[in-house]
Amino acid sequence: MGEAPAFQVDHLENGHSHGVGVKSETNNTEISVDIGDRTFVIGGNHERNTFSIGVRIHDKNSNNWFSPIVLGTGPKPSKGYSASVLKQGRILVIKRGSPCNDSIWFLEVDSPYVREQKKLLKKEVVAWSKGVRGNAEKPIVISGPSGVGKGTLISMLMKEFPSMFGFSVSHTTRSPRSMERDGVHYHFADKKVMEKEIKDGRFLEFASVHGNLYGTSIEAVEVVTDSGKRCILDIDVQGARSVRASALDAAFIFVCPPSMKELEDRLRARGTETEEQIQKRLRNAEAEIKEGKSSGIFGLMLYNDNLEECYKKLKKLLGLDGVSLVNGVEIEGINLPTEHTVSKMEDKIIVQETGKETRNKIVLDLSSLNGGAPGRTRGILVDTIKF
Ligand SMILES: Nc1nc2c(ncn2[C@@H]2O[C@H](COP(=O)(O)OP(=O)(O)O)[C@@H](O)[C@H]2O)c(=O)[nH]1
Ligand SMILES: Nc1ncnc2c1ncn2[C@@H]1O[C@H](COP(=O)(O)OP(=O)(O)O)[C@@H](O)[C@H]1O
Repeated sequence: MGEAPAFQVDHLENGHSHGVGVKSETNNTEISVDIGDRTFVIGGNHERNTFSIGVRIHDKNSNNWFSPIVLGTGPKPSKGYSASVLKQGRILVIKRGSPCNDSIWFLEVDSPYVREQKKLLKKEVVAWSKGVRGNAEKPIVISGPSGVGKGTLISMLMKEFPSMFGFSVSHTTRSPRSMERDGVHYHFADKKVMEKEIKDGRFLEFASVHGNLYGTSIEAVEVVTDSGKRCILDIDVQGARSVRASALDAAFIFVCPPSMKELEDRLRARGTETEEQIQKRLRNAEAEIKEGKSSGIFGLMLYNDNLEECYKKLKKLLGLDGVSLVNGVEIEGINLPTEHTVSKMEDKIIVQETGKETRNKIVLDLSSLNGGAPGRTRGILVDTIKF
């Protein structure tokens, strides 16, 4: 691996950097980042906001210092920082010694959002966003043939992370199964009423599946998002296609069975359908699997052979691996070490612990970042390399 050390920053514990006179007191560490003819000094206290660290800019041409307008909620002061300049006018700022869910921040200095705000405010502007592992806030669309285990996987996720996920309760014209409750598993609807509501524009998507009408009402998704939870939609491939074309930015997961024989066995063992319904579901399954694999709708694929293994992979896809619950509080499994060096290799940031025997490396994969200031920057994938 051709690792290019890319330290573009200087720790200012000694109070100077490139001749720029910046004082830094103990426990009030600052870090400077050079971009073009400007130096951004990040850290210390914010002039007007004691809860967020400060940002100052030094213009090398005029030798002037100025304080920009800082938008968004920034990180609270920490023991120290590491930083690296990224593409799209962003600086990655790592808080040293903080848990992973609070350690990764982005300071946007020349992103489209910041440029727009500069024009509006006619002032120098920078903006913070907090880095979020995985695609934490996006709704999740799960599709796959009948009997593959979608419902089972979703139940496992909701049971383990009850405060994190909420299920989008669809409408359907099919009859309830003995264990199903109206308003919990589905809103069991009359066909004429549902068709009228679809006409009235109350549905995000709908489709005819196995001879019945199914649909996701806009309200079903809003109920979940309003409660601050991440929404899970269990819908068929046609529905996924409609969601993909809609304004809803979602993660799309397709679940495949290990074989058609196993799918048939699971459907029979579930014992919720008549023989005729099973046959219809199996006929539809072949086309669904083909479309799921080839349509380009689904960026994420899961094979549900061994249930526990598949569930683990699902959690990994959602950036939940290593998250364990202690008294209901989510604890991230990977903490960035207090003492570390940072290097950059294309879209990957490598954080290596220093001063210890252990040579663990943590890799932050930033290749699929999305979102940004003044909210959250999502899509960070975190992995560890032991050697
Ligand atoms: N398009 C769409 N499909 C849905 C919706 N709700 C459920 N489905 C899909 O309808 C199909 C049949 O669901 P269901 O009758 O619960 O049977 P099961 O998949 O065998 O458990 C599955 O593929 C579901 O993903 C919805 O709101 N919209
Ligand atoms: N990996 C697996 N191995 C064996 N049985 C499974 C597995 N995943 C799910 N099942 C079982 O298969 C049946 C169908 O699963 P279900 O979650 O209802 O599928 P879906 O919601 O995709 O229609 C259920 O009885 C479930 O317990």
